[in-house]
Amino acid sequence: MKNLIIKNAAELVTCRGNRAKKGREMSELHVIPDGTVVIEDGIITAVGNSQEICAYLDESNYEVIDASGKAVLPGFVDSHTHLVFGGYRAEEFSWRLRGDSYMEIMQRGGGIINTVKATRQASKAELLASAKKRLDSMVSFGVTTVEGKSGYGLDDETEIKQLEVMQQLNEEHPVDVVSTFLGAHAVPNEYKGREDEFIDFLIDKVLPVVSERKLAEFCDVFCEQNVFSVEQSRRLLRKAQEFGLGVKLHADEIVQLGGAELAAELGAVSADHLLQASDAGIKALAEAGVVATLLPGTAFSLKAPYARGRFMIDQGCAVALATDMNPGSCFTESIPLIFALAVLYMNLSIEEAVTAFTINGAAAVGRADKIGSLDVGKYGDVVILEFPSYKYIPYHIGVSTVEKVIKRGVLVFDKVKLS
Ligand SMILES: O=C(O)CC1=NCN=C1
Ligand SMILES: [Zn+2]
Repeated sequence: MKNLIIKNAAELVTCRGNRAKKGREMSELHVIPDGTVVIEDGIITAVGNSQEICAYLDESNYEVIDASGKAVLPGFVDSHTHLVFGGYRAEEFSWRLRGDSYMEIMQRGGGIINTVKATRQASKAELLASAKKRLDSMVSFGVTTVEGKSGYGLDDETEIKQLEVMQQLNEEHPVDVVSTFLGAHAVPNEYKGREDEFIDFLIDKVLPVVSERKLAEFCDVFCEQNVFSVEQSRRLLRKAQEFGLGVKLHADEIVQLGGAELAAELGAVSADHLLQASDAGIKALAEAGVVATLLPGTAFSLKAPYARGRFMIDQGCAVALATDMNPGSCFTESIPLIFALAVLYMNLSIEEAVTAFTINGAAAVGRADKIGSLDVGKYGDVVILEFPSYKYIPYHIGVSTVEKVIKRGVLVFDKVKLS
């Protein structure tokens, strides 16, 4: 089904635009009442009022979905996930419930290193199968593009294995996966106390292969106290830029290290987490046009303070939202949960949260020209809700309001058919 008409939408939420929206622009969704979107060969060819569009179209050449009484939006972009991993850390979750902190668990050899052990042991087939199941779940929440990170290998073989699995997902699963190299996710046991040498290893041995084989579009780093310093992060990311990769940072998640300032200095595509970001860092992100990708699910799961989303938008930042889906600090792919947390605890408006999960999420993966809005020329990535307004997404707390998902003009999820 490549030629498709989705017509009579109660609200056609276009999120019109081909770049990140910042500050006040984030509230502008450009909603068309009684709207229709036309998709041909997977690309949007018309968007507008139903009467005007359907007057000239011969519907017999198309599949037709009547979206009467339903809201229609661009497919959601989950721009920060740790999609490919082996093993789980449910035990650690119960340790955190009794009071152990995320960093305490990490420092005693658990955390990311725990997942590294399981991922190094897992076969590519096992990693592929588990990641496909997670992508299927993400689609049911309306996600049509996912950013996935490596970072559970911390050696050349397994980092490459994770990135190869994401390449294979792109070939075998309808969701588009944008790959990020996160070799600097933690210091592996074999380099304990020798962090600078580990950064050297990544620069000399892994980055060249990732770049040569085009295994990733971005390079990311866990810029955090007791993980990688601002200077170590700068050294790695500058080298990644020389290799032609875009850069992202896990910045100011646990302590205010200055990751936001570094992201602005480097012209990163996004700075992520920002729970502890300083006023100066936030202002620097706004001025540099770096997308502030907020992950309230992680704050919720770690019982940590939420990032200052309202302040960031008022300072002129472009804010994106994402799940941070990973086996340790935030094991969820629930878009509605993140939506609800953003509007209830970070004081975003519902309109700003929609922008943050569409066009700004697209900008955070460098694809605001292809996805993230219902504009002519963009991919036909569309979400149809069961309800007449986008306002139901956070209102129906934690429950998916998604009825149908279309990826490049193809129906890839249908709650009605499943019932
Ligand atoms: O704990 C994990 O596996 C993911 C994570 N990286 C940095 N913060 C959370
Ligand atoms: Zn993360």
